[in-house]
Amino acid sequence: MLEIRNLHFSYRNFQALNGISTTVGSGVYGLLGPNGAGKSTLMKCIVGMLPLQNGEVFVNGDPIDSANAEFKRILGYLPQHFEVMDFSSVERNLLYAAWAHGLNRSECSAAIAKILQITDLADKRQSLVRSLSGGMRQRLGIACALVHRPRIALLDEPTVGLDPLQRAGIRNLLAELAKESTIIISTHLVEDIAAVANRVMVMNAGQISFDGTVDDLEILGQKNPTPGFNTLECGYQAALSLIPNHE
Ligand SMILES: Nc1ncnc2c1ncn2[C@@H]1O[C@H](COP(=O)(O)OP(=O)(O)OP(=O)(O)O)[C@@H](O)[C@H]1O
Repeated sequence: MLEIRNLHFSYRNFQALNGISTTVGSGVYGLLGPNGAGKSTLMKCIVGMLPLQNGEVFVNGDPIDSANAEFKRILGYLPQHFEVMDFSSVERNLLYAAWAHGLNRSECSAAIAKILQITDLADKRQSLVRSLSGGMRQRLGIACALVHRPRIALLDEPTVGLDPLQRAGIRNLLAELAKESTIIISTHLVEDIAAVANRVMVMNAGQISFDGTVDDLEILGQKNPTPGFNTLECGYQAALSLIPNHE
């Protein structure tokens, strides 16, 4: 269980997060919003890459502390622009990720075998990362974020740059992983949310303008139809304008 209370964050004098509060349980949670909405900033604050300036984040009732080894095992994070070691093998990258998340030597080999199987990379185990396709590299990034089976995983734009078939593959993968973890994905693609998320939070200008189920967003879309758009798209557009000071 992840709880965020009244989170604010400013880059110098630009306010990127303006009072975010929500509680996230199990399943896939979609963070939907246009470019610049604050999705990446929110994820970075949750995982401790950015300091909490104002507000609080709790995991299972405990305040988040990124320096605490226990949190390294609880959290998994795929940044929007992630780094992997291009001149090393897939397996070596996963070994490094597993070690960085606090797995010991005896735990690593089973964890790596399992995530290779889930991400459909088992036959690439010994391949150099630079030889992988874009979709495989993206799956490796996800595998590195999830190798230690975190209870809470934050994936920033996991389907970006992928073709429709690859996106469908990643969405299936996330649905599989969500059986035992909380998965938060950020995206600006409504179709990603429709396919995989149980709940959706729409962000705009550093605020949450909608927090509910995909069905709730669909109902909002039915009440605000726009010719040429499907009901979820209409719900998303309507949700964006629910912020009081939205221009
Ligand atoms: N290091 C930074 N310094 C100053 N402003 C920043 C910095 N990083 C982000 N911002 C600004 O903060 C706002 C929120 O950015 P953020 O990357 O969190 O949005 P986002 O919803 O993830 O967008 P995108 O989908 O484009 O990644 C944007 O206006 C962005 O320009």
